[in-house]
Formats: sequence, C-alpha cells, structure tokens
Amino acid sequence: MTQQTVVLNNDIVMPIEGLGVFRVDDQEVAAKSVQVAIRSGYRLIDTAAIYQNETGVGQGIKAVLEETDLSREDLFITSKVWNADQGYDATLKAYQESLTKLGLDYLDLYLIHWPVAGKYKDTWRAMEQLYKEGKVRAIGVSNFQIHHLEDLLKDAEVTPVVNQVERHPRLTQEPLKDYCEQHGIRLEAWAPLMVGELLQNETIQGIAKKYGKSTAQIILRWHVQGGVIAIPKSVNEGRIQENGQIVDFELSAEDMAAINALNQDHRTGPDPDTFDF
Ligand SMILES: NC(=O)C1=CN([C@@H]2O[C@H](COP(=O)(O)OP(=O)(O)OC[C@H]3O[C@@H](n4cnc5c(N)ncnc54)[C@H](OP(=O)(O)O)[C@@H]3O)[C@@H](O)[C@H]2O)C=CC1
Ligand SMILES: O=C1CO[C@H](CO)[C@@H](O)[C@@H]1O
Repeated sequence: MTQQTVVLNNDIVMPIEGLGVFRVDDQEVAAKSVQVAIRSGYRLIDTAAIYQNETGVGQGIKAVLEETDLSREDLFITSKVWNADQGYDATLKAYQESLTKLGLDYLDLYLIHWPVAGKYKDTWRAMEQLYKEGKVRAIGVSNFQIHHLEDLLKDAEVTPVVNQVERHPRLTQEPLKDYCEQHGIRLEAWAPLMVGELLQNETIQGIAKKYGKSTAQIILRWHVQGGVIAIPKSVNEGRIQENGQIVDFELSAEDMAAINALNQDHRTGPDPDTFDF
C-alpha cells in the first residue's frame, strides 16, 4: 500500500486513509490490528478515549516500531476528548491521560469528539493551548455541523484543521464539505463504509465489477478521490489489506457522480443536533 497524503491548513501532512478502531477490543485485538495495518502500509490510526483501547493501540504502535525501521514520526496518531471531559482543565487532563495510555509523548491530531453545547468553546481554548505549547501537531473537531463551526470560529484563535463526521455514499455531506473547504478545514469520514451496510449496494457492485475491485475499495476510493480522509475499521487482516489497496486505480467522473447520486442524507449514527450528551 502506497501512502497518499493531504497537507492540512497548518502545513502538517496527514495520510488520507487510516485505520479506525471503534469497537475494537483493548486486549490483544487493538494491538494486533494496529500492527497488521502499519505493516501493510497504513500510517494513520484513529482512536478515542471513549473507545477504551488506547492502551492496546499504544502497545501495537510500540511493537511495530520495535520490529520495523519505522519511527514515531512516520506515524499519524489521532485521539479525541470525550464529552464528559469537556471544559478547559478537564481537557488538558484528558489529553495527558490519552498520551499515558497510548505510551506516546505527543499526538498528531486531537479532536473534540462531539459539540457539547456550552462546553466546546472552553474545550477549544484548551486544545489551542496544547497546540501553542507544541504538545499536539494539529487540532480539530468531530461531529460539528456548519452552525457549530460558525459559532466556534467567532472566538477561535486557531481554526480547526479537520472535522471528522459521518460520511458515506448515503450521507455525502456536500454543504458541510463545501463550508469546510471554504474555511481550510479538511473533512474526515467516519463510518466510511456505512458500517458495512453499503457493501451489497447494486450501483456500487456494478462499478466494482467494472474496475475489478471490491465494493469496499470503490467506496474508499470515492472518499479519497473527493479529497476526504477515510478511516475504515477492520479487525480482519485480509480486509485491512484490501481497504488499503485503493491507489492503483481512478474512478471516472461518471462513476464518482453515480456514487454521489446515492445520497439520501441518511445517518447510521447519531445526529449531532439531537445526540444526548
Ligand atoms: N468521530 C466519531 O464520532 C466517530 C468516529 N468513528 C471512527 O471511524 C471509524 C470507522 O467507522 P466504523 O463505525 O467503524 O464503520 P466502517 O464504515 O469503517 O465499517 C466497519 C465495518 O465494516 C466491516 N468491514 C471493513 N472492511 C470491510 C471489507 N473490506 N469488506 C467487508 N466488510 C468490511 C468491519 O468488519 P470487520 O472488522 O470484521 O472487517 C466493520 O463491521 C471507527 O472505527 C472510528 O475510528 C466511528 C464512529 C463515530
Ligand atoms: O466515535 C464514536 C463511537 O463511540 C461513541 C459511543 O460509545 C460514539 O458516540 C462516538 O461517536
């Protein structure tokens, strides 16, 4: 797997595809999945405090750094501050706890996991502090709608460089994508495969047949070809490798449009405006 990258608005280089580890067990599975992914060419790992697997992820990173020529700087590690830890002091503390569990001395990207009303601005001030002190290379948000971003940007000294949101062919997020592009915020897709729900879709199956690729590879290619970072989750070695092999082909404009046309503004996860924090 050859790594494709994007340059974030603060000039930090980020891989455009990575491994997601939500619902990956902390004991053994997380460490093993991380090792398999990095050995097969992944450089970006996406975890969060709430996934309760930062310890396992850290063990996987440590093992792979010991066994290969790779160094910490070759990797791009993301974690997220959970809702209960929002607020200025609590966020600074949560960051240190994530670092300790991961066994790292810095993160590449730290995200506000959800826009908790009345809290996310103080949380952002803490993220800015971590960034200014050089403790984290980039800071961003997750599950922010346009109105959350507009509100945050009124007071922010540092503009988030990433907004990680649910995105797949049934939820293409075009207005949010446009807004983010206008403000130098890179969109990152969670549930990029719609948690597997789209793998039997007839349109995508037809396109997959034409290119001799799997439906997962077609969907992931659609994300990255559109400039969106994707973090598919898998704990299966073959599927981790399959998901990483999306750089040796290009979807035609017609096929990109056919996938865009599958949009139904349909969420598989919570709506950020009604999510019970
Ligand atoms: N910021 C946020 O609020 C959120 C962030 N996330 C992040 O996004 C990541 C990805 O989202 P996630 O919800 O996991 O959903 P995905 O869309 O990545 O789908 C994962 C599911 O698809 C299966 N799968 C993966 N690859 C293939 C393949 N090639 N063929 C067939 N099945 C496949 C996996 O099974 P198997 O493991 O058995 O291969 C798993 O069941 C998360 O792991 C997490 O890091 C997720 C939710 C919310
Ligand atoms: O990333 C995510 C997965 O885990 C959380 C719940 O446990 C979600 O709320 C969140 O969006």
